[in-house]
Amino acid sequence: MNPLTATALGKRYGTHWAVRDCGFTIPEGKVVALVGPNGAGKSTLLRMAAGLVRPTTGELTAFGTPVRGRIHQDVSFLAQNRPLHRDLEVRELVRYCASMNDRWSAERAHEVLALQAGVDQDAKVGTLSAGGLTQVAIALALGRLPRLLLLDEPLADLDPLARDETLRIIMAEVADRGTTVVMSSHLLSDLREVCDHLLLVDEGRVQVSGDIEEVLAEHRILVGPPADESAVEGTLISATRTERQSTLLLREARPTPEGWAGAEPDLESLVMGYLRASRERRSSAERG
Ligand SMILES: Nc1ncnc2c1ncn2[C@@H]1O[C@H](COP(=O)(O)OP(=O)(O)OP(=O)(O)O)[C@@H](O)[C@H]1O
Repeated sequence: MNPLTATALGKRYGTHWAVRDCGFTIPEGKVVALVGPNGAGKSTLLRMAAGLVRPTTGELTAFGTPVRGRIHQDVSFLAQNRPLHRDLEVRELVRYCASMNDRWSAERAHEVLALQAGVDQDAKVGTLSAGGLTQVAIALALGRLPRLLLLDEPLADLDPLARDETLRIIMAEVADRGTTVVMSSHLLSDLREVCDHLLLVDEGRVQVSGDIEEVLAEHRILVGPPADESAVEGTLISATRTERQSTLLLREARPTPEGWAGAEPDLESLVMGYLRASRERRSSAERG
């Protein structure tokens, strides 16, 4: 059973579609990088998957069950604003979560907290730094013993050491428990370390969805002479052109034409290419 499937999914706020006509499937055991420019619809997608926001159109299913206004029992969600009880101590908060939910494991939450060097369990939640809040929220999310973990920008507030700890915790969670993870982030090099599946969204639509290795293999970066692109075949995603050379990101590129150098992109250059294309589309729409 797939942990998450979206069909013709859309969310409109007023006249603005935050997510539109989205279809994708997240296979079990994958670690998914959810990427896209600011305002692309990543948080809205995750919030719909967690049952916090109701879709305007279409449907999401978690483990085959439609998500309708409440989170599936096997799903855990780390919200971007980390909403936690600020007047409790960390230790009390873990006890409180365990008392509210039969399946919740205080032991697992403490295990994760112990792996995070910076977290003082006697501190009041309200006194924690943004990074500390994230670390506690991750421990609580894992205390729920999820089969699907949805993380909205889990790395954004963390210093490099805490980021490394968190990535290790996520990798161990996947290796030891087979948990499926969907994490949004702008930190592409960190995502590359842990993710094996890509969901790239832009203006509310899915642009690319699939196994990262397969997606990269479908694309080519070509570098060549600026004036002559006539020999280049494939779907052009984006281009940067200088007086000296053109650098093109192509999908389904044919063999590299003479005079050009071709290579498979890495995740960073692939995503950057799509983001650049998105920005260009937006500015040409604004210019009319
Ligand atoms: N509650 C809301 N009311 C009105 N508009 C909203 C609301 N939530 C999101 N939006 C709009 O929907 C669009 C998608 O927002 P969303 O937060 O999902 O994007 P995002 O990809 O997570 O962005 P970021 O990377 O900046 O966090 C944006 O244009 C945003 O302004």
